[in-house]
Amino acid sequence: MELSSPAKINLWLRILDRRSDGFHEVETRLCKIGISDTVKLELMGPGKSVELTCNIPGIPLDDSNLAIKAVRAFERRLGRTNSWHIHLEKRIPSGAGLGGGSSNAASILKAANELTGKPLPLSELLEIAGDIGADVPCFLLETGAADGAGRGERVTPVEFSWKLPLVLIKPAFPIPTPWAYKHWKDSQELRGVLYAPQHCPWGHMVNGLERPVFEKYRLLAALKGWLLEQKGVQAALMSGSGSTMFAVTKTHADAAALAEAAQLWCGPTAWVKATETLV
Ligand SMILES: C[C@@](CO)(OP(=O)(O)O)[C@H](O)COP(=O)(O)OP(=O)(O)OC[C@H]1O[C@@H](n2ccc(N)nc2=O)[C@H](O)[C@@H]1O
Ligand SMILES: Nc1ncnc2c1ncn2[C@@H]1O[C@H](COP(=O)(O)OP(=O)(O)O)[C@@H](O)[C@H]1O
Repeated sequence: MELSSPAKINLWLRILDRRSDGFHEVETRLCKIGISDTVKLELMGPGKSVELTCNIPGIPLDDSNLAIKAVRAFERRLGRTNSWHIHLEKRIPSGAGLGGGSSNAASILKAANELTGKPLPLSELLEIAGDIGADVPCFLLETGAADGAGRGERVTPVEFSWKLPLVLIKPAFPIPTPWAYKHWKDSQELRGVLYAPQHCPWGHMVNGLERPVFEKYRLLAALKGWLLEQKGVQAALMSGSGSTMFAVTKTHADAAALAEAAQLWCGPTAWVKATETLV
């Protein structure tokens, strides 16, 4: 069974507090976007082996891969095992704040449930997903957008009818999510950088993780300033814990032109794409 596994951006990510369990209480809107991996899951018969292949190097192929974690968690809940083969065709960059691994995990939960005759209802899949990672449950929902509360794992589907033209820019370096949250509380705002909410017709765009991330990765703060000055840009923000910055443009033509200019600004090692939010 083959599934498309889309990336997400966070249109907003408000961090409310640090909790005693080390996680942070958040309010976020996640929007699926038109960049995706392809996830293939095959049921190989009885047994308990999980074999994983991937089209690119650098993605872990052991039990730390979120796709394998998803199969194992699904089988633990079911109380029986099988042998599986997973193939990941990756196009979403890693350590990008685009939720690639989380989306793969959700695709595997859906596919494993289908291939075994749908033993688990959505409510149980959502529980398993939340235990794998805060970003996983939103990818189980059919809607293009979802609001996340708690760690981000308590999701509500959102009918979001804005097909927003976007440009995504990920410099060559990744940012580990735990690092960004760990430095949130003690971080400082840089002078001359816009952190305040950008008021748009679809909501107030803001990201509390820009503060710690921009302090260390000044290039991203400069990139945000540059994006906000470009023609047709309505708003610019970091997605999740970075390192992807995105701009919402007025038209798709603006997005195509901005993507070209951004590639020149960032250099050839940056990953740059024009796309849109999925509805
Ligand atoms: C920042 C966000 C925004 O959507 O996305 P990414 O940038 O990772 O894509 C999410 O909050 C990330 O979700 P996810 O990547 O699933 O994180 P998890 O695996 O649950 O947690 C990884 C680590 O991040 C920290 N963490 C995560 C979520 C949260 N609400 N508070 C935290 O402090 C914890 O240190 C945790 O151990
Ligand atoms: N299926 C997967 N795809 C990509 N990365 C994965 C996967 N499983 C585990 N990882 C690990 O998780 C880290 C974060 O990856 P990813 O979920 O793509 O980024 P982010 O959390 O920034 O959105 C990567 O550095 C990688 O080592």
